[in-house]
Amino acid sequence: MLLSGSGKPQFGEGNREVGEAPLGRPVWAAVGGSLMSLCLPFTGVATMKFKSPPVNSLSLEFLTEFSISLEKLENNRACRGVIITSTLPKIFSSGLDITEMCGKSMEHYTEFWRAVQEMWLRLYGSNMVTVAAVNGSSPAGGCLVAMSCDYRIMAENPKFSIGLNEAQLGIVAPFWFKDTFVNVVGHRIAERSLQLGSLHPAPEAHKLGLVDELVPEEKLMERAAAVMAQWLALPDHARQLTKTMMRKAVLDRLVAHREEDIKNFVTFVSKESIQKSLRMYMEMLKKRKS
Ligand SMILES: CCCCCC/C=C\CC(=O)SCCNC(=O)CCNC(=O)[C@H](O)C(C)(C)COP(=O)(O)OP(=O)(O)OC[C@H]1O[C@@H](n2cnc3c(N)ncnc32)[C@H](O)[C@@H]1OP(=O)(O)O
Repeated sequence: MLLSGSGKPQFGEGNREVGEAPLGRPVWAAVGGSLMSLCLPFTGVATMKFKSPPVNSLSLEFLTEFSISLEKLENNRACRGVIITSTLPKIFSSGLDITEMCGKSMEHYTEFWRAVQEMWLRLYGSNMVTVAAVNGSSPAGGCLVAMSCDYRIMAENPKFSIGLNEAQLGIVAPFWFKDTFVNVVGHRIAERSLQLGSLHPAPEAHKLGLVDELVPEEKLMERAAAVMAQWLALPDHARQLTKTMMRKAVLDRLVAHREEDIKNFVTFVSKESIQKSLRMYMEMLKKRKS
């Protein structure tokens, strides 16, 4: 892990911290974390690229690096926005790392779930403008990451899908996944899509409002930068207060029930029936491959 939670920015050879140069002048900076790359040029818009092969699954290590990266950017006055995308072809993120939820101890499940919560609280509650450039499939936790951003642009490839498919795995999306979903697509679409565990191909996701626009894959980053410029044209304080007003109730709900939510997750995931469902799902993924 090359990022650290606090401390002075370093300006040296190799991996550098995102920070400000002496005299407060913003610098171009790159942080070469192992699971995502992060760069902040003079424009004040960072690009975060997931790079955790084979499928950018959200492991404990990934989630920790993600949260620390967000914290770094949030605390950097030079950074006003972040575009989140993936370096992997065809995959934005495969969602939570299922192996983190299989055959582990209660302590591990507790730590893992706290890290999932932390990532979401930071991303959904970010003061920065957050744009997801969804350049591949994005099931479950991957969909949560995209939905937690202010704006989603997806590559228009119908082979790429996005959605909260937890029900297909025999698990239940927690209330704050559901709340985030409802805030994006509305109650009726969320209700149907969640119960069916639907993964929506990009054109359908656009029709449902799960993603805001579709563009050809090669235009994705260019369009994300244009959208970012549009959002950043407004005064930060007005936009930030408005964002807080829109998201606060949902964020506060998790903050108020955080420990209870962890307890629920640990109890649920420790059940033999759930372990069996998760193992079968992993088997199915492997079989589908061969
Ligand atoms: C109160 C309880 C609450 C619980 C709430 C839990 C909330 C959220 C749950 C989740 O986020 S669960 C994760 C859901 N994700 C999925 O269902 C996606 C599953 N994966 C896929 O559909 C495909 O892998 C893909 C992402 C479309 C990519 O397809 P591709 O053909 O490119 O790659 P594969 O061959 O299928 O996979 C490569 C390799 O990665 C392993 N893998 C895939 N996804 C995951 C994952 N989410 N976690 C861990 N490992 C994953 C897959 O098994 C393959 O492994 P190997 O066979 O190469 O060992």
